[in-house]
Amino acid sequence: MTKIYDISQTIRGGIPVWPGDTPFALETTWGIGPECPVNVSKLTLSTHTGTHADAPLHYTENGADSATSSLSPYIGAAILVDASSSVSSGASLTRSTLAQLLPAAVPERVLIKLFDRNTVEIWPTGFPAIESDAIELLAEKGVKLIGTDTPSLDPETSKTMDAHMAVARNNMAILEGLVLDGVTPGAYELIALPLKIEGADASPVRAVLRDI
Ligand SMILES: N[C@@H](CC(=O)c1ccccc1NC=O)C(=O)O
Ligand SMILES: [Zn+2]
Ligand SMILES: [Zn+2]
Repeated sequence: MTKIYDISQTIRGGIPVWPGDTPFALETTWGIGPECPVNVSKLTLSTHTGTHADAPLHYTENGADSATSSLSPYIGAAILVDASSSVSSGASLTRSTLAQLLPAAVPERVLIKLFDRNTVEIWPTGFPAIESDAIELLAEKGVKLIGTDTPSLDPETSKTMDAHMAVARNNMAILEGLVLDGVTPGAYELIALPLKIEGADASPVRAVLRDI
């Protein structure tokens, strides 16, 4: 059997969310008892909870939603690049630093590790980001999906969303909030499908890597 690396956060009560966004909750609607044969619960969550895929609708006014965006970026050959020792907290990954970390042949999906360790228990205020020129470099190399372990490609305080705009210009897809600790950098198969939710600007995903 091919080994599966789970690179997803566990969605759970108390999972850190974007400051001010909806906290996650799982509540029981019906519980097994004399009158009821099943457990059924209800979810309350932000579309950007944990490990998730931004849909174009998140950063463009009439962009595609999670239900209608193409699935092909989310399955296939990927590379995991460790940039964690090249970018400090509060700084951004530059085009020239990324260029040094990329192999000669780059697959269509690139996952970038920016954290030494993804401390998923606490919100990572001041998390590192990715410069829009670095996104352009990936687009020039034919990359269709960019993934990161941070909550956003852009700094938390960004009002211009430059990296997201570069993604939009180049019709790329985005995964955020990955857990890349303990996975050896290199080539893998990525599978991380967004849910088919009409009107959603993002969706949690179960993201996995498989050895190829
Ligand atoms: N830029 C982040 C998310 C984001 O901007 C956000 C997510 C949830 C609630 C508010 C957000 N931004 C508010 O300015 C992202 O791309 O996931
Ligand atoms: Zn997001
Ligand atoms: Zn985003």
